[in-house]
Amino acid sequence: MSKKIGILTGGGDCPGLNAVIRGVVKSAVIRHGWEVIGIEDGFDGLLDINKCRPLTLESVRGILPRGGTILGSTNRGNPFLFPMEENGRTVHVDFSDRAIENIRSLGLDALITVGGEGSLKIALELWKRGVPVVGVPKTIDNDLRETDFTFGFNTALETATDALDKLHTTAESHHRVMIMEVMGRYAGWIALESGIAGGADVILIPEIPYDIEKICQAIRRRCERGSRFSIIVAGEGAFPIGGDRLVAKGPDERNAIERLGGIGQFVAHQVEKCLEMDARVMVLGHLQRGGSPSTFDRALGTRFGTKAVAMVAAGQFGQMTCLKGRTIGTASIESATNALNTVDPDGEIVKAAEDIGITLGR
Ligand SMILES: Nc1ncnc2c1ncn2[C@@H]1O[C@H](COP(=O)(O)OP(=O)(O)OP(=O)(O)O)[C@@H](O)[C@H]1O
Ligand SMILES: O=P(O)(O)OC[C@H]1O[C@](O)(CO)[C@@H](O)[C@@H]1O
Ligand SMILES: [Mg+2]
Repeated sequence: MSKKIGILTGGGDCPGLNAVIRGVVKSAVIRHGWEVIGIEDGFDGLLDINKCRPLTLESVRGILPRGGTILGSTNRGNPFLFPMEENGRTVHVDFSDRAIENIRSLGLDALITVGGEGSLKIALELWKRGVPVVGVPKTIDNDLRETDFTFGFNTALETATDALDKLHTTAESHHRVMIMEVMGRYAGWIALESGIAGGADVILIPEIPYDIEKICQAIRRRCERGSRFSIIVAGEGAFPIGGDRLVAKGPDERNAIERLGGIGQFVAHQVEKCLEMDARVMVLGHLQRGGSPSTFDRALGTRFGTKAVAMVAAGQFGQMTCLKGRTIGTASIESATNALNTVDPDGEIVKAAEDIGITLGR
């Protein structure tokens, strides 16, 4: 039976989103002869029927190597808590009925939601209200459960590792401590894995509060051995023992969640205070969300896209695609999003880092 499926991309963008969209459209059209409707700007597009357009084979031609998402995204839109201006202030209104009405009036048989834990939680709420939802786990943070990897993470790692290689030469020339601040609000995956791959000397992650003394000792030991420079990678959510995450901008009416930032500068200041060395900071920022997806993310995104379509065909709703080992499978959205996938401070990857002398500040 012919079907019409909707697809939206929600949350922060990442490389590989277009690979998923292309995978969905190509398999829906080629394998099943179905129609696909692209919904613009995440869940916001569900509130405005003019933001929904057919996606054809022509629409997805050439998008595989492109970063970002041809559908647009937002990490603010939530139809259950939609921000509206009322008498000069922002109020949050539940527009989920309108979203569900639009899904029905578009004649959608399923809604594929590509997003991180925030977007997938919204998808889950819609599913509980009767919308046939299939999820695809996306995020550079790799903080979703029930999948070994989210797509986007691998490309972010490549970018961060490349940046570390470049920082090494200037750190060495100037005998400096170079600190690179990377993303990952509550999970230190990017810091940990790029730090290992890029030869960092110190890695700071939100899961392990750090002791500045331990960091300074490690840098001193390196100097004594003749390495008069050090490289520190700090996840944006890292914080000292007894301290708190550094907030660049607190929550406001437009952003429910605070913007993190500043840990790099904070550590630089602490290091300069306890060592006779110059420290410099590089905030990698949104560079790690951009660029062409890696081979891994192109393949994973494509496989997730085709699996999502297969799940629609099989009626597996309230579920998302996942990668376990080398195999693509399905997992419950509820269990993937009810807690974050964070780094195990006693796990194998942290141990590998410490075994080769990397300091995690403990
Ligand atoms: N626990 C939650 N329950 C319901 N909605 C949430 C929750 N957390 C976030 N949201 C909403 O989901 C939307 C997207 O969330 P968020 O910005 O975290 O993106 P995401 O999909 O998780 O992707 P990423 O974190 O990788 O950017 C935002 O509108 C946010 O308000
Ligand atoms: O693009 P924004 O709104 O600054 O969001 C940044 C956040 O989004 C992410 O890139 C993805 O969740 C986080 O790592 C980061 O904290
Ligand atoms: Mg999120």
